[in-house]
Amino acid sequence: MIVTVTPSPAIDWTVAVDSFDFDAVNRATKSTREASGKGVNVSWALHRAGVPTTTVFPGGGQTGRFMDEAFEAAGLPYVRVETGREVRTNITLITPGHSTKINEPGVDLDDEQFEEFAARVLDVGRDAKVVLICGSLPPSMGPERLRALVERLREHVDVIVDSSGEALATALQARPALIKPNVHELAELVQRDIRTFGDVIEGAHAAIDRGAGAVLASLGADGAMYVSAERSVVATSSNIPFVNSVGAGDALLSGFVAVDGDPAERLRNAVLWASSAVAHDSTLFPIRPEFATRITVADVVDRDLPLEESSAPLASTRPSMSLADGT
Ligand SMILES: O=P(O)(O)OC[C@@]1(O)O[C@H](CO)[C@@H](O)[C@@H]1O
Repeated sequence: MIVTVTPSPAIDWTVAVDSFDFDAVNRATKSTREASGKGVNVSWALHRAGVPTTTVFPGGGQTGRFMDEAFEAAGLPYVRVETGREVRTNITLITPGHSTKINEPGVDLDDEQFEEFAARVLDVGRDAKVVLICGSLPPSMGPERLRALVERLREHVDVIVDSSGEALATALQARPALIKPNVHELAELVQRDIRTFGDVIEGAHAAIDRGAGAVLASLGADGAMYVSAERSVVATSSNIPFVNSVGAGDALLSGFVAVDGDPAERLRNAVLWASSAVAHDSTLFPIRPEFATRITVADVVDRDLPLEESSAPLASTRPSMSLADGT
């Protein structure tokens, strides 16, 4: 059982338009509302792939009930800690070639609610295979509370943290088994520029020195890397149609934890799931097995190769990219 924890869940309201003009009426071609948040997205992906999972989150009001109904209809096990406050709504605007987000701040928990939330996480998480704590923190939770939660969980189970800024930096002190930063989050964490594959490896090693067991770095158009003390593997995909990048990092993490074994194979599955997410307009993406042949996995052989500037995720492999034969 894989347990996901989302301290700041969200209703993702995704609106697609064929074109967008400021100061004009833009007509939506599609509009959906989904029970989301980073950990929730991971559980959705695992559940759809038949991997046992439970998702834990705080929330209340009509939006809390909306989330209950979504999980109940899908048969996805969940624990919602009642807060009496509505779950935030995050907006995604999809225009051709772009996805633009506006995220509301996380909805706060009072001390008693936080204690209950932490107790439920420990209760459900202690017998899990792994616990993932994902996304931003509500203001009252604070990095110290995240660190303490990771520390208590770690007595029983491996913990993965997908967060950023001070929350991620502080959580490292509790020695999570894995972190999943993007390039900017990794650069901020280790306080250095990350421009090449070699920089990612060095940044990841700096994070490992500070407490991370390993690093799964999402690299946008350059794919993803897994870096541990012993190994650095990169995976890229090519010819993936770009529709929506929102949730691609969550898909990457889900694909990584969904399988066991060699990190290269786990990374391959991670990029397959992330590519499938990028090719779909919502965070509830179907896995596209036909993309498997478009993925290359290799130990890093060219550390000096610069990362792409493009923010389009997982959509291209440069011919210049120097990879050893896929493993
Ligand atoms: O505000 P956070 O917690 O950092 O991110 C929340 C969020 O943007 O992340 C998911 C995509 O990764 C979305 O479902 C959700 O709206």
